[in-house]
Amino acid sequence: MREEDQQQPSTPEELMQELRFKATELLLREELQESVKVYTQFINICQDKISKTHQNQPEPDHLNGLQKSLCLALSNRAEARSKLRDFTKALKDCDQALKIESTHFKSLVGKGKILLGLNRYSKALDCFQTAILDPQANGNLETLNGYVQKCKKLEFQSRTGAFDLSDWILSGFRGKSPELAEYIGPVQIKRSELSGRGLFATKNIDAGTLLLVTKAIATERVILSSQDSDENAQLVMWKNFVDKVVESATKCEEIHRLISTLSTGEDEDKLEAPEISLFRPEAEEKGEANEEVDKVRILSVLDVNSLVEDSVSAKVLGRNSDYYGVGFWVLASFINHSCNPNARRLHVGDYVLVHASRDVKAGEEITFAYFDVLSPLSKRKEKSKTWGFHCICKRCKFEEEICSKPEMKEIEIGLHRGIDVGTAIFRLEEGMRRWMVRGKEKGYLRASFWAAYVEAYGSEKSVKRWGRRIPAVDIAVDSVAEAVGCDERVLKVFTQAFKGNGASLVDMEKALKLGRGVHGKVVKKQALRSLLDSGTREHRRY
Ligand SMILES: C[S@@+](CC[C@H](N)C(=O)[O-])C[C@H]1O[C@@H](n2cnc3c(N)ncnc32)[C@H](O)[C@@H]1O
Repeated sequence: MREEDQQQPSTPEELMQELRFKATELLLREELQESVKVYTQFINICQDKISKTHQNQPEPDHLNGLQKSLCLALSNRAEARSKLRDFTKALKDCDQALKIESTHFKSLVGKGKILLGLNRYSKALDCFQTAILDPQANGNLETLNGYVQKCKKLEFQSRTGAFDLSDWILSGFRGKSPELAEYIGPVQIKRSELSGRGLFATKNIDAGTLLLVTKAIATERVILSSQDSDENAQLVMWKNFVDKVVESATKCEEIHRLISTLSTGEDEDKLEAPEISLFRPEAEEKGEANEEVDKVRILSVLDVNSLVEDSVSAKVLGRNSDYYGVGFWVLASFINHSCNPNARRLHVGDYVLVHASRDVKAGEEITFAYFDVLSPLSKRKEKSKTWGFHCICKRCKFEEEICSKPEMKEIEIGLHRGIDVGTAIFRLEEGMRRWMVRGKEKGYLRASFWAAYVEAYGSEKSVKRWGRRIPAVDIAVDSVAEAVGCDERVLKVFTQAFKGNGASLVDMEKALKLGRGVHGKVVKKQALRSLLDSGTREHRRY
């Protein structure tokens, strides 16, 4: 049939009927953008008619019918917008629909799902609990109860930080990664001596304590295959990643506002330290933010703040080992780097969990490693340069002075040329005695040459040859873990050694403490024991 042959609607009622029919069909066919457009036409006409009906003599039945149609259209447009991930507008539609009919079933369930996706658990719970009272809930009781339980669980996690990933980890990450709540632990944002703002502990905490759990604004992952395609694949990945972040900021005022608090790397010391409450999932929205999204600024923000998932200071749980991933987590972006970090991060799906990797005092800055800190100063300097900053942490300041000594240079060059690792360690330990290096500073230097310690402790020949002239494993491990936090490689040296010698209760407790520093308290004691056991079985050599 030609277009001109199609019958045009003759009355406004017919036009509305046709628009409603078309919009619903488009929604069912998942042609979402078009569906939103047609619903918008319908909604505008409907609102216009309602206001005219109000002005003229209102006929209650007619007005009621219009209100009902408007309510349903708003609810359906919310569904389309929510599928398009345009959550701010979808929420507004639900609210408008609920203003017309405060217990409208579809709008309540739709709003609940959107709020749940935005991690606003108690508000989502209110919606599902009201919806469950509606007669329409009868056919969907199981699903609705499922939502209610989920909201309750996530609200509890988000309030208490009581996360338990033991079963999932022990099952070898079988199935989908667990759903997590966002959580903010005992931390606040303040000015940092390192640069700009940083995250700080508000009380004394012990190794493994969870500090925050936050969901990514966007993540992007690729499977890398051959060398040639890697660069290309990474470029495509980066472009997709940037597009996702820009889209999120464009669609969600709240995300846009949060991103605007982050550093672009310029004039960091002039930036304000925002209240941590701004980042709580249940934070009140602060009205309209009509500023245009500045893509160039977002690019700079991502340059400074996005995190690579496979960095050594991170542990990605349950992933395919071939992929390479990048992500952007707003609250974690306030965490500065330090070469003597006290925190680590775990990646679970789109969430990042940050926990203390050693005991931390109230007021201490929370830092994690942006790059490998079990490496010498020269290597770390190269790495921080590629990150675009000069690291001014305590450890770097200390090592800058001590590493200028000729003896230190000789040790580094010697190791590079392949001298015996035991000799290098012996010289380093002797040097530390002569230079009166004490406490944490010993740990800093041992961490710088950790690869040599690992090799020495891993070779029976070396252990026999050097005996007491190099420190015992537990002394080296303790000092490194205390200085730069625990790390899988440090833990492995310890568990291998104590397994070999038969574990005492003290060794076992120490291994568990180190394990909590590596994996965080999200893995419970029994599960941690199994992890430590399987770790020692898997790796006979370091
Ligand atoms: C992810 S942001 C960290 C938060 C940032 N300080 C702020 O105020 O928003 C990363 C930026 O912080 C600065 N930074 C982080 N760790 C540093 C360190 N150890 N020494 C010097 N600058 C550091 C660098 O400018 C880096 O580009």
